[in-house]
Amino acid sequence: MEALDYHAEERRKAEFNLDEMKIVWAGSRRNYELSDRVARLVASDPVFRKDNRTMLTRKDLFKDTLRKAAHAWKRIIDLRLSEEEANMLRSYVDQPAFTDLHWGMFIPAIKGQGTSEQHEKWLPMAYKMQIIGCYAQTELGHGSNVQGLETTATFDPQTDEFDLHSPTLTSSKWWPGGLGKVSTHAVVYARLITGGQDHGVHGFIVQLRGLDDHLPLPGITVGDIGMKFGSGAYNSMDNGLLRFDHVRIPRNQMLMRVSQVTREGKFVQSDVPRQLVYGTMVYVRQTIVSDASCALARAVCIATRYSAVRRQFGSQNGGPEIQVIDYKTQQSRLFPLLASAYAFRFVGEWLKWLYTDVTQRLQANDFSTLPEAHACTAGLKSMTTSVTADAIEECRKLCGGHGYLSNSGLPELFAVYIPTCTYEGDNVVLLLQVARFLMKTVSQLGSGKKPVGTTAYMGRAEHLMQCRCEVEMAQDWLKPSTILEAFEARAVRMSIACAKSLGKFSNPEDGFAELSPDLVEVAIAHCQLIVVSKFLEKLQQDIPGKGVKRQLEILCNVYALHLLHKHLGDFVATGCITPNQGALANEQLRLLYAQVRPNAIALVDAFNYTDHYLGSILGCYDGNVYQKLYQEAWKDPLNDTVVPDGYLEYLRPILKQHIRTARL
Ligand SMILES: CCCCCCCC/C=C\CCCCCCCCCC(=O)SCCNC(=O)CCNC(=O)[C@H](O)C(C)(C)COP(=O)(O)OP(=O)(O)OC[C@H]1O[C@@H](n2cnc3c(N)ncnc32)[C@H](O)[C@@H]1OP(=O)(O)O
Ligand SMILES: Cc1cc2nc3c(=O)[nH]c(=O)nc-3n(C[C@H](O)[C@H](O)[C@H](O)COP(=O)(O)OP(=O)(O)OC[C@H]3O[C@@H](n4cnc5c(N)ncnc54)[C@H](O)[C@@H]3O)c2cc1C
Repeated sequence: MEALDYHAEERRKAEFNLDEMKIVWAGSRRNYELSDRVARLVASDPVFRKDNRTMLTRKDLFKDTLRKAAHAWKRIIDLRLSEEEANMLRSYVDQPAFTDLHWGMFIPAIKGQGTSEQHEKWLPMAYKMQIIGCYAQTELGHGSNVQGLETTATFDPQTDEFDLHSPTLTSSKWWPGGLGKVSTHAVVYARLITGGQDHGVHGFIVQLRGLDDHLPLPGITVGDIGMKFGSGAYNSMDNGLLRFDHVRIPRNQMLMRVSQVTREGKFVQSDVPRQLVYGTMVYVRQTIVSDASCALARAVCIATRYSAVRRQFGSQNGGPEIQVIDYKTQQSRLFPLLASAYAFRFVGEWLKWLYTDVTQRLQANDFSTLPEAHACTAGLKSMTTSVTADAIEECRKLCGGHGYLSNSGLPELFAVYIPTCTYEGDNVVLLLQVARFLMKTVSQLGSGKKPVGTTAYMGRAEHLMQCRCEVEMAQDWLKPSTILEAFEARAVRMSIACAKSLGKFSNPEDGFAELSPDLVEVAIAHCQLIVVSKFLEKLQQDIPGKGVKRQLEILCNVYALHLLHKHLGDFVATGCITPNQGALANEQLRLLYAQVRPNAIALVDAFNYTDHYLGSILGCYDGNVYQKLYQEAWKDPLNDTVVPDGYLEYLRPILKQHIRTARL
């Protein structure tokens, strides 16, 4: 007998070819097939079960994480999975683990900052997981201010070694994932000192634990920093603390691509910019942008499917009540998030290209695009994670009371996701980096140096400062060039206004500090322009499949116009559009929501998430929400007994006392 599909009618309404949309979402047919195969592999494996995760104690959760990581590694070896497939497998296992840092930061740090000899020595062991590493940068006293780190690595020419030391309490390493209980090694960031001179922060490969007994090596204090936000969630990760008491490592364990220390203790700075020490962060920020689209898509998939099942009010003549997805307020909250998921997917694809391009250039000693790559990764990491974190919470509210149940999947997704706004660079700190880059670009406008890449639009500042939006009717807002020009004009006008205000300060740094809230807004406007423009560029491509391109055009317009509506103050205050044109944009937005509506379920089906990965009763594919919620309630350990533990000690005496009091 065929299983019931509560969304069948919704799926029939779709006006586009779902299979082709799945390929667009995955990036290519090959990606789609790989990802689909790996997702099913994980979903069908009982070791990767995760429905009881939030019930586990921290210790049990951690052991479960070790078990899953070991099993994942076995599957990767047995099935001879490629690196790409292995990464997919770990992400579908969907439980933060030390392996994220080993593969995501330790290995990239050695690859990016190590010499070829260091690659030869360390990478084979790391690839085989004969050593497990983490990324130990942040300290108790400093995270954002990397130049403020206090751990020292003092070169001793007598022994040809570095002496690693934690001179103060605040110099204790604090937060690195995988450090607390697992890592045998770390890339440690410390101040390099030679001949009494401080050369700033550099990376060092340091062994922390014995490879036979897993005990900390002499001079090393290491442990977990404790429980974090939420149940389950990021508590599967052993974020750690680490102190060094004059720990000795050989000289060749300093990562020496950027600078070297010779046998005699001479510090040599190569032609490579010192910012390359920050290269791993650029890499990870780029991956975080793609991950944002996955997390956002996941929350939106849950909220959309549930909104189509849930009915409230409006029954006529005893007929069914209205599906909550048909309420305009629900649509105006949900559909922009759906559009944002697609927008972030495409900007993530583009950012991956940008990162690959900058990496190839760096290999050829061309460092010219590094500042732009830094600004783009920092800004887009900040913008996409902030939006996604807020969106997950919005999706929880869109699911009403049931969204608050753990088995909706949304509370844990929120808890596991929100630290992305902080790790890999606090989002405000990163936006200020973008603002610095923009102010520098504006200051060079008169110099004849032509802005390129994502700031190329500033080269047309003269036109953008005085252009007038030509929208007269709501449908005029559907013209890509009209949307693009409005976003460009807003970004350039906000940048130039801020630059002018900065010019009024005698000390530019004082001005920057004073105007930093405005500068953050400027950076956001610039990042939103990047996302809008990359979505529009995507639509220039040949996109096959009945109705697929049309749906993407609708989503792109929803994305752009909802931003315009949300930031109307900026657009009107800078004179880019009139209040009436703002009202027309809103009118058009409502029409677009009506076009999204029949396609909403198919648009989230295109994410191709398995029920295992979604981990949500409200978002399950078949929409059989009520029956599953009811069954699941009985599985809660509180329902193991009819009368709860503690009744005799605590409840009964109160109840009896009440009876006695009543009798008095
Ligand atoms: C339901 C369950 C679901 C489960 C789901 C599970 C899924 C899990 C899957 C995966 C998990 C993800 C795995 C990843 C986990 C990541 C863990 C996080 C790791 C970390 O957090 S590591 C630590 C990161 N730390 C930071 O990011 C620190 C932030 N600070 C900085 O980056 C810098 O210090 C700074 C940017 C703030 C700069 O400070 P400043 O002092 O001004 O800088 P200077 O050193 O003086 O340099 C200024 C100069 O350099 C330019 N610059 C700065 N950074 C860079 C760079 N990265 N690249 C290039 N250039 C850079 C800067 O613009 C200045 O240039 P200028 O002089 O103006 O031209
Ligand atoms: C779950 C998790 C995992 C992590 N994993 C790792 C890891 O594997 N390895 C590692 O090395 N680190 C790791 N970290 C640390 C992380 O990178 C830092 O916490 C992060 O970079 C933020 O730095 P901070 O904690 O010093 O924040 P702070 O800089 O102290 O931020 C506090 C507040 O001050 C504001 N602020 C700071 N500076 C400025 C400024 N210049 N202008 C305006 N406002 C400012 C911030 O916006 C924020 O509101 C992890 C953190 C978390 C939460």
